[in-house]
Amino acid sequence: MTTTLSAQSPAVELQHFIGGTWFQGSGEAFTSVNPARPGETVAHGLHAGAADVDRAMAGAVAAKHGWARTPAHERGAVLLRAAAILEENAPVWGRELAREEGKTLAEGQGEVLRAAQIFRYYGNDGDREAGSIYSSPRRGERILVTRKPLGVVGVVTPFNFPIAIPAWKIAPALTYGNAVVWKPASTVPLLAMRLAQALETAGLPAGVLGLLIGPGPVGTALVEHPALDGLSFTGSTGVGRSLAAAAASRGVPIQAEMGGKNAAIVLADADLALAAEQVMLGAFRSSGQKCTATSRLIVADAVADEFLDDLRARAEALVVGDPTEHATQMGPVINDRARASIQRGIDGALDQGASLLTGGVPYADGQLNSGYFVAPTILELPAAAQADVWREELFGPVLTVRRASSVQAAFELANDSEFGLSAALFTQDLGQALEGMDELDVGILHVNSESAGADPHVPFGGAKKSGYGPKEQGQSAKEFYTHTTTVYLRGGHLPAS
Ligand SMILES: NC(=O)C1=CN([C@@H]2O[C@H](COP(=O)(O)OP(=O)(O)OC[C@H]3O[C@@H](n4cnc5c(N)ncnc54)[C@H](OP(=O)(O)O)[C@@H]3O)[C@@H](O)[C@H]2O)C=CC1
Ligand SMILES: O=C(O)CCC(=O)C(=O)O
Repeated sequence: MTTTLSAQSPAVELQHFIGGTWFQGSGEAFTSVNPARPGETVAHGLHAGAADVDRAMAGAVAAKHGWARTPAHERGAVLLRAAAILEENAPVWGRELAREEGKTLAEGQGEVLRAAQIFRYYGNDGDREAGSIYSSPRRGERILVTRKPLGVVGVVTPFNFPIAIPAWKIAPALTYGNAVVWKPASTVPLLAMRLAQALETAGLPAGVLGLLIGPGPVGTALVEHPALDGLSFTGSTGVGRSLAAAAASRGVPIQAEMGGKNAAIVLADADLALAAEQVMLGAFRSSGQKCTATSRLIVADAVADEFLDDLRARAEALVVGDPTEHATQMGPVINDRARASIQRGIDGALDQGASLLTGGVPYADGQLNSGYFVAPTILELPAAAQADVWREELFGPVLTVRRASSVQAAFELANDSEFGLSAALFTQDLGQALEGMDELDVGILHVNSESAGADPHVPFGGAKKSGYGPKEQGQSAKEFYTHTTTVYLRGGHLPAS
């Protein structure tokens, strides 16, 4: 299917997908707006209510057995068709994403294509291995370890990747035979509807995917539902921990990907131009609203002045503006609440001894003031300063710098966080790269590339308090979305001695 977007882009009416049919919600009226032009409504509808949660769960329960028994190859074929639909619609849906979330057109269209790539990867996984076989200590017996889906899985997703994060939860859940009930972030519902439309058009049987658009309590109702067999969450630490507690109290398996305070470490021998380019992308792409974004920079004393001059010049050259315009390199943050909390974080850092290298001041007039824009900001902390901005995630385009007198001191500063999602290490010395692999306590380490970015075939998730439960993607997704049955298999006759 292909949808088109007129120049006027009228607001889209949102519906919920329950039992294979589109419904208006039974909850309150709501709109999603363009964060670059908050007066512009992108989509509108009625939130899901408690009765809708029950209906979506009932639809998923009714569908789960049939889907689980559908051959993996057929399940995969649905995902592959959905991937093709996403590819076909990437220009239009990517633009809608940019309007609703605020990332640039290139990033929005890239994200829809990334979702397609994820659906392709998992679509083909149906044809890969489906278990393992072991020898037995007993004659005439083999031991098989087979995999079965969990059943009905809840998926709760954040605003910052409206289609890629849902894709990397929903695609593996479906390919391994689960039914899914999904609550996306209520700020970006349009792209959620697009993904559900792609799966419907691809031929997903009724009930196998439920989509419920609504605020936090819809997610709470989902996790508290007695029919839920598993939950995959990405979002803030506070919400993730409360959902993990609720799931654990009922014995429901959960994976939760939460906060990050990711460091880039630039050692004295690094290619400084490469490092400056990558740190700039890591800190400011998607307006810093990635859990893997670079929000801390540790730079070797010996090269700090030269490096920071270059980085500041690059930050100041970024074109900030309407994300749907081709020239724009950085758009707004998601809403006014986020803008205000980021500004509070910057002001607090200045009160606690940080100096401002660039940005940091609200835009005074024009569209950048009326939209939810925050200037690319770089703060530097003196050696002894204790500042909240070093520890707390602002989830915006703010980079905090410290200088390090040695490689060991740089690694210690990088590990000085309760989070451990990702890091970026810049060096041309293989020995120091290997040392960094051992020393840096993170789930994802990029050597000589920015701290964000992830491929679907390898584990994604954090160390320390960034994540809870099994990681996502790659083999880890299969581990989470299935359980094993160990089969002691003998023929029905006495074994030959
Ligand atoms: N580690 C990772 O992979 C990632 C982590 N994040 C983290 O997420 C945060 C930003 O994303 P954001 O969307 O604001 O995160 P939130 O935690 O606010 O929201 C995530 C999802 O949870 C829902 N939700 C909110 N409150 C509840 C509740 N009480 N019960 C059940 N569900 C609830 C939200 O709904 P609604 O939108 O309607 O409020 C949304 O769908 C950042 O702190 C960032 O670190 C973000 C992306 C990736
Ligand atoms: O680094 C990436 O591309 C993915 C980041 C992510 O999952 C997130 O920010 O939510």
